Amino acid sequence: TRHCSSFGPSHSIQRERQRYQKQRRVRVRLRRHDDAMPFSSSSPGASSRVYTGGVGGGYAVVLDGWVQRRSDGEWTWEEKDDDSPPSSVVVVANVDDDDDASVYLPTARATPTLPSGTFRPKQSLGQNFLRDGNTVARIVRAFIEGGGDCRRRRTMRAVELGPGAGALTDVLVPTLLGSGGGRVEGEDDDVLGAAADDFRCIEIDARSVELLRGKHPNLVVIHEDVLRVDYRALADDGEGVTSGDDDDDIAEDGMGGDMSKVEDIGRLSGRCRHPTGMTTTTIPLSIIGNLPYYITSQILFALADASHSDSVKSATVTMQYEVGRRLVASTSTKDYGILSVVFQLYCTSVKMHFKIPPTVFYPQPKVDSALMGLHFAGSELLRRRLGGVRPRDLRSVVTSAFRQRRKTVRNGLRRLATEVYKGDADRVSNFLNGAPGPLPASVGKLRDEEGDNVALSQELPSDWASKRPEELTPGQFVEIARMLYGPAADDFDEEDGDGARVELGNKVWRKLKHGSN
Ligand SMILES: C[S@@+](CC[C@H](N)C(=O)[O-])C[C@H]1O[C@@H](n2cnc3c(N)ncnc32)[C@H](O)[C@@H]1O
Repeated sequence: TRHCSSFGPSHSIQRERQRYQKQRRVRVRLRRHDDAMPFSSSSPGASSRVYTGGVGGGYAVVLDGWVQRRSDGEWTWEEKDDDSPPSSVVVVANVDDDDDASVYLPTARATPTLPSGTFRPKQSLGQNFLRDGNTVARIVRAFIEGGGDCRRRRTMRAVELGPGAGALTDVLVPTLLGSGGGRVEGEDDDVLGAAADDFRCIEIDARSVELLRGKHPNLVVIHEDVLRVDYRALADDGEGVTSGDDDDDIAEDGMGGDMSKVEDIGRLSGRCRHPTGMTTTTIPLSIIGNLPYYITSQILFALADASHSDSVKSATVTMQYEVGRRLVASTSTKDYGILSVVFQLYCTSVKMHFKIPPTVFYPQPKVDSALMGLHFAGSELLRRRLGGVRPRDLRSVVTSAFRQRRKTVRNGLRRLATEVYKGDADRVSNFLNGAPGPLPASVGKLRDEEGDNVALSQELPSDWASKRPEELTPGQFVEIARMLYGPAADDFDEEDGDGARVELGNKVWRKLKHGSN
């Protein structure tokens, strides 16, 4: 037991005690799990003791925190190195100054509240709710470990896509926003740290929105189609709603009619504003979600586009197992396709955390699922990998090649080349039979000096056009696009060859339709 030293000298115990006393306090019975996996990605070997316990069907979350002794009512700061679990704990999951991420480890085993008593799941909205607390805990843990970067929560902005009845949200709220569920106006942004707008949810189903706003009054729940969300605006602390030029992308069900949508967007602008009116800066988003599977790839492509403006840095999301396999597929496998090329090029890491069986959902889907972790490369590295090639040109090459994946690349690209060269047969033939040029300076540097995994396999073999598309690496597709289109003439900086000024575009990959990937 240690007394408040982690808060530094400027905070008196008294002041902190009052603050916690003002908050909603939850007493829980705790069970110690010696077998539980400590969270320690940044500090390997760090040990942590994990306790779990249920709170009225919800979750007991993190166990370091202020504990009121029964004997004299005195408050003490309990830390994980205390061998015996306290018999009751005030759950305070939100201790900002502690550098040990294990503080934020959610270990819930309780069953999430299902909407069965409240509303019927809609198949048309891909509503398969998580019903297993253990899976919820594993997902949130992977998010915090991999994408959340919770130790720097003041510079973290988490967004949950499709929160539904709140299986993940109910754990994320106390973990990210604190036991009070968010910021209290007028409080300093110091010890309790995270402001309420550090965690937002986007949900299309009005019934879920109402449920979640009721459960978590300080959480920003955006009633919107996830395919209309402007991630850049969210990262900039704006409203996060597109101007409506994407109407063909809007899911048809769930908005409850035009008027309610307009109303909700109106309300949203108020809700999204920072509670204190403070000016905020751009903070790349950490995305979490048990995705609606009918639009998984559109969501993923929209995230890739958002990484052009550095608006999204990571995504920890569930999806059909088959789609997850395509994201991580190696060349020359049947799963390798557009998704593999795009995300292996756009990310520094794409990982399948674990497979998820249908039984942990209600209702049960017909397919297996997987939790995937994506870390986006960001615009600077992406530009260097592209070395002057525009993403929209790459998209044309990749989609044309994979549209006819049994054909050779030469045959798959003939029509596109004819279009690009406006029917000039000589140029088409030169391209399709041409020898690849040298790698641009930016890619060569990435390969030789930095060992970048994309650049390492970017060089095209001389017989590239006789290959099948699944035999070519993401970097090799970039090189084919360069051969076909050349580097973007207007904005490619020949001098340093790093393509630093190439316009990456706003809506490039999200234009791909279902089934084309
Ligand atoms: C698979 S459920 C996940 C629910 C909840 N997170 C859970 O794990 O139990 C997908 C959620 O996404 C929501 N959803 C479906 N389509 C959406 C869209 N276009 N925009 C926003 N949310 C959507 C559904 O209403 C549903 O709540």
